[in-house]
Amino acid sequence: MGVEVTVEGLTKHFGSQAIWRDVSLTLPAGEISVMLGPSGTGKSVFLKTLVGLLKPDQGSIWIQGQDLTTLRERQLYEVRKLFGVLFQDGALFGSMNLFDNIAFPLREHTKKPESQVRDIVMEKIELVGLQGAEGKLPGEISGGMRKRAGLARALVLDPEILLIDEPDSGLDPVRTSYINQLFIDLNAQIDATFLIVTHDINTARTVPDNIGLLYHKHLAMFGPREMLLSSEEPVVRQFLNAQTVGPIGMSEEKDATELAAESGMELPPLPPIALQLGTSDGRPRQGEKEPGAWCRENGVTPPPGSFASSHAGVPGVSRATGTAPEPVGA
Ligand SMILES: Nc1ncnc2c1ncn2[C@@H]1O[C@H](COP(=O)(O)OP(=O)(O)OP(=O)(O)O)[C@@H](O)[C@H]1O
Repeated sequence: MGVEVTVEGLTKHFGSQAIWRDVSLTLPAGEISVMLGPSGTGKSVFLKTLVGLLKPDQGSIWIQGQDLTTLRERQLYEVRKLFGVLFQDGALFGSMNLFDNIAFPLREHTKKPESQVRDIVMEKIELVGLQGAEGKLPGEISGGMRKRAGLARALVLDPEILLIDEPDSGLDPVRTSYINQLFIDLNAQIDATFLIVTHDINTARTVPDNIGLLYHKHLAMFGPREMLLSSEEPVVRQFLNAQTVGPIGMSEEKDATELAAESGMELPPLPPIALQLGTSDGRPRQGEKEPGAWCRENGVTPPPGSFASSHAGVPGVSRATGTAPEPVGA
């Protein structure tokens, strides 16, 4: 379950402003991928392009043998049914209660009888932990609950691909951890392909199977979580470790003088790679890999202390794994 999405040579401009050029990547079926990047690098534009809301200037988006960028509106409408999208603010209708908000796509896009709509809506409400809140208006609940309601709505048509734009925006760290856990549990349950756009480094370090980084109008890197977390590539290293030393400046790329001033500066060592967040009931996920597997298969020595159980308390450490694997590279 879940479908693969392959992007080839995707380029997008708004007028003369280039957003990104030549983006190529594959979102593996059923896996969770995260897209990172400084503000304004076009992460939201990327999500909207994937779902066909924006047209790229060049390139292809392959899903189930069809290139989305060449489809007519009618065919695109059909392919769009594969997607569920959770927009940044939940995009709920303020005058509708949560039940009606969540039921909206079912009533719009299907001819299901109300009894069936009710069953599906209540099932999704339970899935996101909002039982009892279905009669409330969006303005009467917290930001975290609104995100959950938006997620339930994104799920009612049983998507194969779930696109999630900054789920942590406006949430405190504890609520962010809860919603991250929900994504992991949900991924295990529905096996859809997830793409999450986030600024939250802890989310990026502990939730996904794959990480991508958009920077300076291109895709700097995309690959398995362990590949990016062990990478010495300056942009990737700077971004994933939230450092000021590196090529990324306050508003754009640093210039030659700024970079020269940093030459010889010693960077702190790469932090250990934490265990990936596990499901809360211990059930395995389709995209789950053994901790350290990518590093071993690729002859990469992970930072000392990686995948160690002594990182209990580090957000994202699996609660379900029970016994942690032997630390690698310690
Ligand atoms: N419909 C549009 N028309 C013209 N320009 C747009 C449009 N949508 C986005 N842009 C521009 O594209 C650029 C990228 O915007 P986008 O919202 O995708 O960035 P982002 O990486 O998601 O940023 P943030 O992390 O701050 O949310 C911005 O300069 C934005 O102004």
